[in-house]
Amino acid sequence: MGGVSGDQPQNDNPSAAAAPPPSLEEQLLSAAAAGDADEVARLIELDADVDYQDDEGVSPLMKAAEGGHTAVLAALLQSGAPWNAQDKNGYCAGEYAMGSGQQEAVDLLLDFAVQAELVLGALQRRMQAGSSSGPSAANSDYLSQKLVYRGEQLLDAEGEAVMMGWERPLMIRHAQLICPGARGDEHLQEAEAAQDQEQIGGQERAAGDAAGAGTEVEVALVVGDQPPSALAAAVAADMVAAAAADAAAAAAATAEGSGQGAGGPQRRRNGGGGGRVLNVGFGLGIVDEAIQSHNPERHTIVEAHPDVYDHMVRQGWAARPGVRILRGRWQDVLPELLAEAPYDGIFFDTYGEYYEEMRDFHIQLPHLLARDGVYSFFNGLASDNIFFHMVYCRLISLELASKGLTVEYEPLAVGALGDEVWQGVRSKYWHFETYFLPRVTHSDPLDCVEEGEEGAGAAAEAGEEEAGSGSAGGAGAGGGAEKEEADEEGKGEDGRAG
Ligand SMILES: C[S@@+](CC[C@H](N)C(=O)[O-])C[C@H]1O[C@@H](n2cnc3c(N)ncnc32)[C@H](O)[C@@H]1O
Repeated sequence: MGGVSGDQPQNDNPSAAAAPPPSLEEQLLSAAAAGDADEVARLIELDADVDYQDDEGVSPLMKAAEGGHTAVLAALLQSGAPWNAQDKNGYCAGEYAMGSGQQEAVDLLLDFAVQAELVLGALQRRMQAGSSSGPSAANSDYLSQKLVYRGEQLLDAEGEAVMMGWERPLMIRHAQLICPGARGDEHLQEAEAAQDQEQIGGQERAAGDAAGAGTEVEVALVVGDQPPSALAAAVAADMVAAAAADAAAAAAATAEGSGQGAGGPQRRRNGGGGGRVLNVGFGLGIVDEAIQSHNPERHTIVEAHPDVYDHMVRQGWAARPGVRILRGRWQDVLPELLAEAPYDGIFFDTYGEYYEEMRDFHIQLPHLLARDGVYSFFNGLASDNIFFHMVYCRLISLELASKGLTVEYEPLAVGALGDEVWQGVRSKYWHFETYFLPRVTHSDPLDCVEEGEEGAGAAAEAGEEEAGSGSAGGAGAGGGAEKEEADEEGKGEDGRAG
């Protein structure tokens, strides 16, 4: 007879017997992965922690996103699961959904994230209403540092890149979009292209084109080891859908007369001219050189850093015909900008400023931008996480739509930037192979006033509006961002606002 008695438990695998039962959270992870909405609801009812992340940082929300289980996603989000938690590789639930091609889950997470950020931003502004309106800590820290120009790099005292030469093609395209001189050529080219198209047989334009997102450039996004094609398809579809939705929302807002832009300034040009162009943030002057190549009538440049200003003067910018340099933070020279407005083209690209400061600038846009003008900005928010980046693109579109402005994102191939590009720079601040170049216009450009009706009048209007904006936030005409501390999430990786 063996030594095992009949009433003793059999134990062929001692280690299995020793394993504790799965915790509520582990059960939640499994149920989310399986898309078992009832079980997920039961576990949430039992107080399972929806914030749970396993040893790899994987959360129930990520698992539900990966499987495209939208009912589970909704239940988890409603119970407080953080949409922006990241696993050990830095991926969030939105990227899990994108990686597995779950477009519905991507949309759900994107909508939720944007709503959450809108509410959070409004709450933060409400809490900070009335507090100091000086520069953010990050901006004043940057402005007090000694800068170094080294070839096609502008570095701060810690070796962080303020601006780099690899951005040249982006800056050239930004300048083309905002300069009336270049826009004229482009419209001509577009008209010719449309004629060619008709001759070929008038095929329907691609969906991306219809929504205003350029489709000529191949969209290629690589984030870590996620499959690029799935990501690219999801992102492109989303950007196009977002642009179309925002355009519709903006048009509706303007039609109802609720868009602030409806009363915005229009300056009728006497045909052709190079127009008035404003650039905020000189850096290496790449965008300003590109603007100059389109012969603006007037080219205003705002620059806050004393070292950059000195560099500009050394380079002869102060003596260039038609160029006006405003030294100081844009917030501080805002009254002068409003007095000179409207501009036919505006570009915004600062450093050491975050989403809130850019938002403050956007509040002023309806008063700064001519009715038929074009605005663009360096689009570098959350430039190391494609889903967070999409959230910001969408957030900006929505916030601008509420001002009667429409945003279209044009995908521009950046390609893979090798290590050699980042040599001598402390941190790499760009991680995608595609740049989504924003083109912002008034939703209703036909609503215009004659030349001379804008400018000082618009300035007074802007001042009144901001004076009365109270806790709704925004920089007053006297200048100053309302936020002392920068929101860590609302920054470009390099600390650039856009
Ligand atoms: C990234 S660089 C601009 C690069 C530029 N687009 C180019 O093509 O070279 C940012 C510039 O904005 C300036 N800047 C930072 N904060 C500013 C502010 N609040 N107002 C105006 N300029 C600011 C910086 O000193 C820097 O020169």
